[in-house]
Amino acid sequence: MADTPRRRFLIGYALAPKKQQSFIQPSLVGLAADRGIDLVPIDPARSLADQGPFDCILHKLYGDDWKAQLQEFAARYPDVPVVDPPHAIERLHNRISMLQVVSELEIPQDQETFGIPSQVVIYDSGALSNSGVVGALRFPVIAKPLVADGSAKSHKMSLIYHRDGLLKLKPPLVLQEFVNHGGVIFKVYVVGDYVKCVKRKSLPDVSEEKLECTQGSISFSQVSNMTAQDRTGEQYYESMHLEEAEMPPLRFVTEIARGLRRVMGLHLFNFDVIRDVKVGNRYLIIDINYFPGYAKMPSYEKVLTEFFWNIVNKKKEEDGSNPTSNDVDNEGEILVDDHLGTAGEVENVC
Ligand SMILES: Nc1ncnc2c1ncn2[C@@H]1O[C@H](COP(=O)(O)OP(=O)(O)OP(=O)(O)O)[C@@H](O)[C@H]1O
Ligand SMILES: O=P(O)(O)O[C@H]1[C@H](O)[C@@H](O)[C@H](OP(=O)(O)O)[C@@H](OP(=O)(O)O)[C@H]1O
Ligand SMILES: [Mg+2]
Ligand SMILES: [Mg+2]
Repeated sequence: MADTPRRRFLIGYALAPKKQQSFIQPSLVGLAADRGIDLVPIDPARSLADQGPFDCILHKLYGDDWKAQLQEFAARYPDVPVVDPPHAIERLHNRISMLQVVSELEIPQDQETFGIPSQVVIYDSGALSNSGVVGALRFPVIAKPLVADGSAKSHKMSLIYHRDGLLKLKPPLVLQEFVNHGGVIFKVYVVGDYVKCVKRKSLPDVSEEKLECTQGSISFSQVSNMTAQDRTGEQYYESMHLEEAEMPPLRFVTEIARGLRRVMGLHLFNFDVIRDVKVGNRYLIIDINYFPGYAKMPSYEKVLTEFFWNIVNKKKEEDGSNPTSNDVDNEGEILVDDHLGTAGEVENVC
């Protein structure tokens, strides 16, 4: 007797051209197709509700028109998951509301503690010279645009050594205390239940001596995204031994990831964590990004395909309350998956 053909699923994606180029790799499309999932582009210029029918919508587009499209689609197809809902993503477009979620986490802080650096929001230039507003900050500080909407401008930052360096800044922005962290940042990628922590190079520490003798400020953009080529000739990066940096405990990172996921109602994001060199076991969350550059994550095709499969099959997601259903490897990743192994088993994907 001939086998019944396996049902195929259609996931429509709506991504900006650069994102589409980096994320929709033939290796991902091929692997998903092998599991019966076809990834197809959505034309945002046409009515979304008239395209498909889709089993899931995957998107990283903004704007009122697109939101209206998603609303109309959701009204017509209430059972089709939209990854992720615009209102949940929007919380990450403002660097204050983005980090407020950290204070909403209910995670016991025993051996390790976590939080965010001290920060103030500045809406107008007058506040930059107002001691009442900036007086409590310890320098150096990082000035970050308040808006984090994915534009090049929203990534432009400066490291300010002294109060007079604030005066040329253009609000609205967030002034955040720079925390010495040994020049290493941990990026924690979350894909549904899956959590992967990787190390990247960051800004070097600022010593008391350097602070004393440095004037003005330094501008930078997406430091942890710099390639080895960008850094050629820079003594600091050449002398850094990233591989020697100790990873944060994975249980801890995973608990934070799960907590953030629950509070934010998002499936796809990453967050940046630094370890305070003064305290050692204190971790600070400094940034949360929606739908980050997953193609930089090892075996991203496998992880994302598994995620898609779970979504279209409406698999009940792990709530993380049963620690025996998960396990951890030393590379900083957790995979809860009953397709790759038997229930409760763990498989490393790299
Ligand atoms: N409070 C801080 N203390 C020390 N270093 C920091 C702090 N905030 C940011 N940095 C450094 O500046 C970099 C950029 O900051 P942040 O991650 O907030 O910007 P971003 O443009 O949103 O980054 P991404 O490209 O991850 O979206 C960080 O990767 C880290 O190296
Ligand atoms: O430009 P916006 O929409 O903000 O998104 C960026 C994120 O902010 C970054 O965090 C991504 O880089 P990482 O995946 O290295 O964090 C970065 O990854 P990419 O440059 O590989 O796409 C972007 O996703
Ligand atoms: Mg960042
Ligand atoms: Mg960011």
